[in-house]
Amino acid sequence: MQNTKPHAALLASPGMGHLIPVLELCKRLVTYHGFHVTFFVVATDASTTQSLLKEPYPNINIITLPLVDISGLIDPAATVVTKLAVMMRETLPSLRSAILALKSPPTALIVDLFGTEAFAVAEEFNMLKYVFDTSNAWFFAITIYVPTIDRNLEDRHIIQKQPLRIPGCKSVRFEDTLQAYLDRNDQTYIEYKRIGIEMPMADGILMNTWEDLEPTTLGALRDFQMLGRVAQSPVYPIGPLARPVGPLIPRNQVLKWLDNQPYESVIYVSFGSGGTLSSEQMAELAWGLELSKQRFVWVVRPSIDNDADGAFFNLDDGSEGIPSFLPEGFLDRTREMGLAVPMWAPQVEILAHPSVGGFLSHCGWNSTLESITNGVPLIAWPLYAEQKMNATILTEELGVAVQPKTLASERVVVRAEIEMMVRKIMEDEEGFGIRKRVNELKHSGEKALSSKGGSSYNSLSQIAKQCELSLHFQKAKAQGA
Ligand SMILES: O=c1ccn([C@@H]2O[C@H](COP(=O)(O)OP(=O)(O)O[C@H]3O[C@H](CO)[C@@H](O)[C@H](O)[C@H]3O)[C@@H](O)[C@H]2O)c(=O)[nH]1
Repeated sequence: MQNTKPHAALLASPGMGHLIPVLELCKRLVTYHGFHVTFFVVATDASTTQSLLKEPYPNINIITLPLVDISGLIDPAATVVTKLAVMMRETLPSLRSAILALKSPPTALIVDLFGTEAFAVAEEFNMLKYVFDTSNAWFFAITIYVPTIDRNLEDRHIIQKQPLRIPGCKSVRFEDTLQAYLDRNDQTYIEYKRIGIEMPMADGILMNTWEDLEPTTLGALRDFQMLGRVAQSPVYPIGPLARPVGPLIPRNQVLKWLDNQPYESVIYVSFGSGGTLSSEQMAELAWGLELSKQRFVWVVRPSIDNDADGAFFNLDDGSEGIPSFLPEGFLDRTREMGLAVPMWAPQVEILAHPSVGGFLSHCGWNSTLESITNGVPLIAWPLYAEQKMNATILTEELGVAVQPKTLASERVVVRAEIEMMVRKIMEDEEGFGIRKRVNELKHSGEKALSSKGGSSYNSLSQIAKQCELSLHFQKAKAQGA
């Protein structure tokens, strides 16, 4: 059969924060740009990943690469970044074999930031190679810039704690900087700087942002007098790619509860796929929610300093399941006001529910986009990775979030401040302004994705054009040979 459609192979690193946006990109390539798509995922035993991949995705060929044992290659205390980097490196031989085994050779390989070493595989098979930054442009800017600066400049930022000036972009305060830079003796630092060097080697850099969200940073990345000399490759903002509401039949009990709550009256509290708090912080958060007298849905995880088995409570268990770090009687007193959900909740469906009016979030970029695309204002509670930078974008640039005076990662945020922030976004005059801005952004994101000339739609169309040209070129070469 003559292959007329371009064929893209996408590779996602483990973790819902990467898997979800790469899967959304697969869907858009198939639905709007006529691609044939193969989606490579690295096997994990995480139930969230398994249930995500169990859903039917028409015209996406999902191939699971075998789980690699990296236990002999890393320190048991290695960071998530190091683990992911090593895991993706060790996966390369099976990726190569899997590509070789495909009936039609892919035209392009698209990887997330942990997959840049797979560019060598793409080159071997004459494929175009792209990197998809599943976060924003400012995060990409610091990631590619730091490996190019000299030791003195780096010292000023990391040791003397001065802001890092990035040509043409907003400076990054030391307090907000990427965790990966903080310990030069850690493998994370080395892996992260390598990634920053490899990303610009792509034929194009896709980002989960859009022109109107980050015009200054995107401008700097295209300007050869500014950061363009480091980025080198064209940048393609293709977002906001956020998971849409799924069918969820039968309707989940959280959603049923939300059905009975007033419009925009509930604050949703969640810290992404892996975030947890200390037990002291967890107790303050519980008090803050209770004192605010606002309705809530809280996804509760074990605290980081309390790893006792069963440190979760289940609504069905009543008081039996109350973990020690929650204030005594909290569940009873808030029974009418809130739901505490153990471990995992259907986040997109919750954020899209009309009863939800606020989101206390760790500011992972997917959570951020899911909030914006549903018009929900945020309380920014960054924990790790690039989340402090995301929180700064949300509060200082976009004005769609409030955050504690001192970062939650620096000290315990006390109940009075939590109460005040929750009230602010849920019922106060300032909160109405924030809600208005987040709704404006929601519309701006919809416009960017529109197939009637939206900027993100056009960006992805350009990638499609490049792939089509490459396909024609390869065919012509094969026929001439
Ligand atoms: O109970 C839950 C918790 C999470 N999610 C989903 O899981 C994803 C989580 O992604 P994200 O909000 O980005 O958080 P992380 O999993 O922490 O994401 C990692 O990857 C992101 C994208 O690169 C980075 O921005 C983060 O800092 C990094 O920690 C989102 O789609 C959520 O909707 C649920 O559905 N239910």
